[in-house]
Amino acid sequence: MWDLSLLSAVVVVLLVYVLVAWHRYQKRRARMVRLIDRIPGPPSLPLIGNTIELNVEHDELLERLMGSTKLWGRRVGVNRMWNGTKPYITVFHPDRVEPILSSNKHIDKSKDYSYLHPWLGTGLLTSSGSKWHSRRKILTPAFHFKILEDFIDVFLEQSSILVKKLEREIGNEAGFNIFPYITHCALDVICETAMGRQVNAQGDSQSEYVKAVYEIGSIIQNRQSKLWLQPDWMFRWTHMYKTHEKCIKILHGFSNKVIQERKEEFAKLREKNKMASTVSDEDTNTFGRKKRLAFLDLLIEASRDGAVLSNEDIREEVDTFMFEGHDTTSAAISWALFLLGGQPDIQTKVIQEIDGILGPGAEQGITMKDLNEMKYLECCIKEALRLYPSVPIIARQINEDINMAHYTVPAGTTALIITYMLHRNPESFPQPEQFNPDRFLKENVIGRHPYAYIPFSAGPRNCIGQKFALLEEKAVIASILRKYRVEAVDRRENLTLLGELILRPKHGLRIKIFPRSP
Ligand code: HEM
Repeated sequence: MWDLSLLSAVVVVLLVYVLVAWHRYQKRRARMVRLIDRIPGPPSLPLIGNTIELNVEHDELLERLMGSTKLWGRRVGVNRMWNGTKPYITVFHPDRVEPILSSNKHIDKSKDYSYLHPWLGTGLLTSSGSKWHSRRKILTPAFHFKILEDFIDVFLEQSSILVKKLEREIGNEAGFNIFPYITHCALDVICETAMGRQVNAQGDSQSEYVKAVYEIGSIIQNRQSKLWLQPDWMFRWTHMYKTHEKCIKILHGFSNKVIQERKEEFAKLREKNKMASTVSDEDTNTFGRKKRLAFLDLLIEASRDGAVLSNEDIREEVDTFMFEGHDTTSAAISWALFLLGGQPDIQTKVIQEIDGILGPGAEQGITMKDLNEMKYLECCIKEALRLYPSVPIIARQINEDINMAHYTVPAGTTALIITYMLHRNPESFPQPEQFNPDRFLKENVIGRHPYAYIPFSAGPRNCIGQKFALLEEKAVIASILRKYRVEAVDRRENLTLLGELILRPKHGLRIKIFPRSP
């Protein structure tokens, strides 16, 4: 009898608890829906929201997002839509971007990044909270200019292989797609700087590792844009899953092997007292060539034999650099060359600058100081990143209500910052479609909104590799333009853009090259 009344009491308490929780959830949800629906946006259907409009192929997604944005939220610079029952805002005005990116509260990545987790774990790009804070602190010194200086040789070695490979395209009247050439070069650069290993993508693009990097990138992009591939249990039923798992095995296998080998080398060297525990003794000859410290070595040092970072932690970060550090730079270099190829007058100015610094026809190497002096080339690179930002959309989770224009964006919303549109705001960049590097001359930057131009994102979660990227871009472009003039074959207005993780032209970027007369 007593047991029965106790049971009823427990059931009643549980029921009350569930009802209260449900009521609270409904109240919160109703508030969220009310607030989101006040923001301008296309009409949406119950439960599925705007899913049908958004569920399109890669080559349409960016156009769709921008089309809807132009139609509905142009004036205020913020637009809403429903992806199923999940609220999204798109943001494309500097005043609206600032409260999101400048804040320490909204530093978590959106769910869309979770498809990267099987490969990258929760490394710097994908982690959140205290893990992100501590990793950022550990990794920041790895991008010190002294360390970057050591990488210049890698940039130049790989660039000279590229320049040699391009010889075969001299006289190719139809033009050729520059993208794969640059991508392989950037992959070799990042592999050597991140892991201290050569994958020789420029020599053998069929290598298992190189193929796995491309295959997994394409699968991740498919998952991001196709609703039915998103739940893990559904993805497991697809043919892609098998390929995905195979790629993960290859990629992790390679990183694990390199980490293990590198740790053993470290231990041996330490034993022999040939290597101090600081980064200053890097002249040791470990691989039969002058040894440079890779990011991996710095991570191994920072790991304190596993006390601070485990092998898996190290792998997360090395894989993150591999992912984030090659596609972004290769897109940026390819777009810059293509744009220079479309404006011979601007290209001539760049060549004059390069020749002025290095001496015309001179064969001597390029130093960090030379690269730092290439100011006009830097303006061209920045302008190319404005028109074609390698990362066209940055996604963030809004963790606390934000007031934006006359609206409140409730916590729980996903914000998509459309860099591609932000960079075309005529208030910040008059005649936005024009490729005009002078916009980035010192005197012309004064007074520009600090969030009007953000190819590397901005605020606490900006790109840790931006200085590395700029140096690499300069080294590769300067090496090419020392030998060749480039001419664009494709026309900008005919290109189809894929707004994926990285902004790519669907059918590549065709250029022609001509040897420069000595
Ligand atoms: C032109 C080249 C590059 C561009 C345009 C670029 C752009 C960006 C952007 C927009 C973000 C923010 C992403 C987001 O919030 O979703 C980011 C983050 C990041 N980038 Fe880059 N990146 C470039 C090159 C590199 C390189 C060369 C490396 C490494 C060697 C690198 C490593 C990272 C990492 C680790 C993060 C995450 C930082 C954090 O969350 O604390 N990036 N990058």
